[in-house]
Amino acid sequence: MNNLVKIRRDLHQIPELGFKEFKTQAYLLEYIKSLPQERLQWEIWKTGIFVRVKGLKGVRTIGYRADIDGLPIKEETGFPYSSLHEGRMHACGHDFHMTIALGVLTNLINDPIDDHMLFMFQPAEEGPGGAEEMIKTETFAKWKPDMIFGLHIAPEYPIGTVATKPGLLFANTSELFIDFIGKGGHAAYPHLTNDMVVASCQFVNQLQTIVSRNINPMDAAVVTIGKITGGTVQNIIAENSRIEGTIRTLSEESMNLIRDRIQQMAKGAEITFNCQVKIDFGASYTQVYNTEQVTKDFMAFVERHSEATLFECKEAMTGEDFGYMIKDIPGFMFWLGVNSPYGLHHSKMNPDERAIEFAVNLINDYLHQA
Ligand SMILES: CC(=O)N[C@@H](CCC[C@H](N)C(=O)O)C(=O)O
Repeated sequence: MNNLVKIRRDLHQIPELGFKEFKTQAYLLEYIKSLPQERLQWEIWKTGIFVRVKGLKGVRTIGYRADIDGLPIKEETGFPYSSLHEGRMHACGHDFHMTIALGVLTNLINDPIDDHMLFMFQPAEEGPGGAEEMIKTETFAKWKPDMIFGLHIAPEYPIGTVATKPGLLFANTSELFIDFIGKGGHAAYPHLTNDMVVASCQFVNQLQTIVSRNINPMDAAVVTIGKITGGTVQNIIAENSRIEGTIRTLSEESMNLIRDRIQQMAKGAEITFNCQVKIDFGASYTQVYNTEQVTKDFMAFVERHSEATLFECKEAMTGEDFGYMIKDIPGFMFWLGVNSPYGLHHSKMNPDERAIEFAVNLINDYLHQA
C-alpha cells in the first residue's frame, strides 16, 4: 500500500461533521508538520487549515481547496478500514480530496513551482458551509490567490476521467427545515386534535407540485425532502412534526420563486390544518460558476495529457460552497472519475483508490506547466 492510500484510509476512519473536524485537523497538521518546513507557512482557521507553499519566484499565488468534513451516514462498505465513528462516513469523497491535496503539497515541497500555492483545507462543506467565511479571514486576505481550483470525486466516471465545463457547473442550493406545530391527543379522538403527521405528509406531496407546476419546464430545479420526523408513539396523534430537505436551482430567480411558493403553501397549511408552520431556509450556497478562460486552459491541458480523458459534462444539481471561492476570483472545479458502483452520499460508496495517484500526478503536471 502506498503512503497516500494509507493516509486516505486513516482519514476515512475518522469522518467528522462540519466544524467538528477536530481529529481530522489534528491528523492533517501532524502530516504537514512532518514535512520539510523551509517553504511552508500554515495557519489554522476554526477546524480548517491554510497552508502556503512559497514558490521559486512568487509572482502569483494559486489556490487549491480541499473540503474535509464527513456525513451523518452509517457506513456499510464492510471494509477493514471502515469509519470508526458510528453514524458518520466519508460518503462524499472528502477523504480523497484531502489526500490528493496532501499529495500535491508534498510534491511541491520537493519540486517547487514559480508561483506560491495556497492550500485551503476547508471545514463544513456539507453544511452549514465553511468556504464563504474562510475567504473573509485575514489569512486569506494576506495570502490571497490569483486563481483557485478544486475537484470533486465522481463515482459515475472511470479512473482517468476529468469532467468539467466553462460556466455553470453546480447549482444554487438552499437547505429547508419546516416545523409543524399542532395539537396532539388520543389516537381515537382525531376530531379533538390537529394531526401534524397528516399535515406534514400532505405538505411533502404538495411540495412536489412546485417543480412540476411552477418552474418553467425549460429550467431545472429540485426540491428534495430527505428526512421526516414526528410524533411519539403509534396511538398518540402527533403534536409536532418536522421535514428537512434541500432546494436546488440553476438561477437565483428560480430559487426565490421556490422559496416564495413554500411560504405561500405554509400559510395554506396553517389554515387547512389549524396549526403553526415555521420555515427555516438554513444555509444556502451560491452556484459553482467556472471562469471561462482558466477552465478552457485547464481543459486544453487535460486533452493533451497522455493519462487523462477529458469529458465536457453538463451542469449538475449538486451544490458546493466552493462557488463562493470563485465568485470574485477566477477559478474552476472539475469532477474526478473514481468508478464506484454506489454514488455520492451512499453508505456503500467505494471510490477506486487508484484515482488518488492519478489526480496527484495530473495536478502536479498542470501546476508545472501553468
Ligand atoms: C457535492 C455535494 O454533494 N454537496 C452537497 C452540499 C450540500 C449543501 C447543503 N447542506 C444542502 O443540502 O443544501 C450536496 O448535497 O449537493
